[in-house]
Amino acid sequence: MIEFDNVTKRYADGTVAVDDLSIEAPQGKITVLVGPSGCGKTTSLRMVNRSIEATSGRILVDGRDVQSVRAVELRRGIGYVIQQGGLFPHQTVLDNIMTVPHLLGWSKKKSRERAHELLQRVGLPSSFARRYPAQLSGGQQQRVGVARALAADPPIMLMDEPFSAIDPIVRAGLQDEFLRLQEELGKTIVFVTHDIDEAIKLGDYVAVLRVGGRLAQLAPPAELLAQPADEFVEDFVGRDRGYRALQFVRAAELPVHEAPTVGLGGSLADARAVAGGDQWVLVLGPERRPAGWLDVTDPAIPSVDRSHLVSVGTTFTAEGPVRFALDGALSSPCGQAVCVDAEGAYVGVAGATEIARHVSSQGALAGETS
Ligand SMILES: Nc1ncnc2c1ncn2[C@@H]1O[C@H](COP(=O)(O)OP(=O)(O)OP(=O)(O)O)[C@@H](O)[C@H]1O
Repeated sequence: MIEFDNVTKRYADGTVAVDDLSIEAPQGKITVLVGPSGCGKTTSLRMVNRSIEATSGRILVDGRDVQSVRAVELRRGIGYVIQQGGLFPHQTVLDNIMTVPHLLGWSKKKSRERAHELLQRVGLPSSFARRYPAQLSGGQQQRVGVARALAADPPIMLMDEPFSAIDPIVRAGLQDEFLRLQEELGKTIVFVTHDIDEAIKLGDYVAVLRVGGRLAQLAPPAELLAQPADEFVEDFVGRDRGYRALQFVRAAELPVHEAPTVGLGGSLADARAVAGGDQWVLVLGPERRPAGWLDVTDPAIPSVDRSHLVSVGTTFTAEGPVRFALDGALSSPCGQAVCVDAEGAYVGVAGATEIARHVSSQGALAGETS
């Protein structure tokens, strides 16, 4: 666990970057520091490994005041990842990853084996070991940065905007992999970002800071979205916080009902009969997987084949978030979201109104005012 206990940082020119900050980053969890530019996120992070010294207050790592530990020793137990990996440009990927094991006096063989194991862990081929950072994409460099920080298996990781210089699609993939890796490794992580969506996606806890380095709110993401502490946090989490909070509400109890269905390749007459006057029939493909919606009132349609189907959009499962259900209903031509089981087979449908009713009955968005 990392504890900030009334920590203040005043730089030599008088700038107060962090003001009386008290937060805890629990063991094995990801605590995200988020806030606008200049609110003291990086300063806070760097005080943990003493690359910046606090002016007053205490920072405890596993109960030990960081001031009582030699900086070099302290940093051995703390992995540090920065934007674009922060790799040494004139060293190969292998040498970059082996930096800390080398400092710790590990044998060449052991460090090399560890480096290759880590490359695999972060999803890079072993052949990359011989490359130089400039021969890698931004996303790949970032993976090497994570591998390097993990090399000596430190219990703590400090991550400063590690994914921010990367395009949105690669970035989303890296975030997913990072979460998978963390599930396996269970490190105590303090993660800095200025992006509230990243904070909500990655954080077990999110600390929102305001300029001047003051804590505005520390809460799990769902609570932050549902109950922002004040106007600043409310503005910062954004206008669509109600919708985004749906990712934390399970669809488990959402009632689903039967839709008219017909098998792919079935007859149009059957499709019209099951529709019973409705416009849309759900067409099921092999293994009862939803193939699309069919407009049976369209006289131009000759048969029940794939070329005349409208996509069902986002499907949802009972185990997944209700956000997928709502998204499915909104992207469906008939306002019905399709529920599937773990194998992707059709279970039933739910309409936007039912979903909205379910969400409000769960009280999951308590505190929602707009
Ligand atoms: N060495 C320094 N001397 C004086 N002021 C500094 C120094 N380093 C940072 N600051 C100031 O301290 C405040 C906090 O800076 P910090 O880098 O911690 O913010 P941040 O939240 O990480 O910002 P960003 O998101 O833009 O990276 C800013 O006003 C910054 O200008």
